[in-house]
Amino acid sequence: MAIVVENLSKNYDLQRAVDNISFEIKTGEVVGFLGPNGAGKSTTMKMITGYLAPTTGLIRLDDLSVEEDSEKVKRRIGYLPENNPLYTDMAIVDYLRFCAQIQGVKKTETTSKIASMIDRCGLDKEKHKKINELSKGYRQRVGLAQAMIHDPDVLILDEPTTGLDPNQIVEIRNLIKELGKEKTVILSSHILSEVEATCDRILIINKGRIVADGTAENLREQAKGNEIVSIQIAGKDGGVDSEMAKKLLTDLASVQTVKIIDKKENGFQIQSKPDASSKRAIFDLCVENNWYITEMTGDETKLEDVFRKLTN
Ligand SMILES: Nc1ncnc2c1ncn2[C@@H]1O[C@H](COP(=O)(O)OP(=O)(O)OP(=O)(O)O)[C@@H](O)[C@H]1O
Repeated sequence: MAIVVENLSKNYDLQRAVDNISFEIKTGEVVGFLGPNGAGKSTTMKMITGYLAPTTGLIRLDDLSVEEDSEKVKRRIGYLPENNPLYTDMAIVDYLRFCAQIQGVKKTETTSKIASMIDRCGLDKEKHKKINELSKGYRQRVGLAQAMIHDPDVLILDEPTTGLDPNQIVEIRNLIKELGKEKTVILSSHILSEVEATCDRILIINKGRIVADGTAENLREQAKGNEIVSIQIAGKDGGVDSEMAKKLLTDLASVQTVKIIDKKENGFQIQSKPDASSKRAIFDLCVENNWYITEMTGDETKLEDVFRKLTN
């Protein structure tokens, strides 16, 4: 099921939490909303689920309008809200039965649906426990199970791994990836590695606006600046005059700037001109001057840098 969002905004009194955003998500895509605290991720998700009315804008799931066909839309969406609210005094099976009832699952199918969710979400070992006897990771699995009990086409997961330990995070991620094979999934997070590991595509949201949209690779590529190379050199018969080396490096045709980063060890950071690479010219220069390159590293654009640049 595809999702289309057009010119969506949400105001809370005077504050604009979501500011005229538009995007499309194709059937079967796993998309991550990434953004700092207060960016508008949860508000956008609540509007897609129909839980919150937009101030302006339209949301469609295939040919259904979230506003006009809200009952039909709710049957097709599974939602794991932030903080995963659960009835903690209930046993897992009873809670899932209750959720199935609310979601209109046929009585004759409820028992098999619960069994399938318990299996799918790895709850078998714990299924006789009350929710308040479960660890956080298992509670999160119950949250996912309730979101899927009516077999929705779309899953909306608001910060699904918050508060989990690293092992639980990997388990929930794998589960989401499995689910993503057959459903359209939107998940939110403010953790980069999280969306990178789970999602086909990332929407970076900041101050209620979409500031970037693409695969992790696309985003890195878009943010890529000029080539930056760090080197360390040593002279054949002793030291190197670092000021002279800096001048010779700066004179190379492809080089824009050279910084001495370690005078004692002859460390330099060399930035090339746009679209140019200086690695070969640096190598040739060192050979000409009888210098050994003892270290050469390229500085890769990290997704963290992209995120910081776009949301700072
Ligand atoms: N019910 C509300 N009433 C008033 N303001 C709200 C309400 N809910 C959210 N906001 C405000 O709207 C903005 C966006 O909040 P939202 O919860 O959508 O952000 P978020 O990206 O999900 O943040 P987080 O990662 O911290 O959960 C914030 O400034 C928040 O304070």
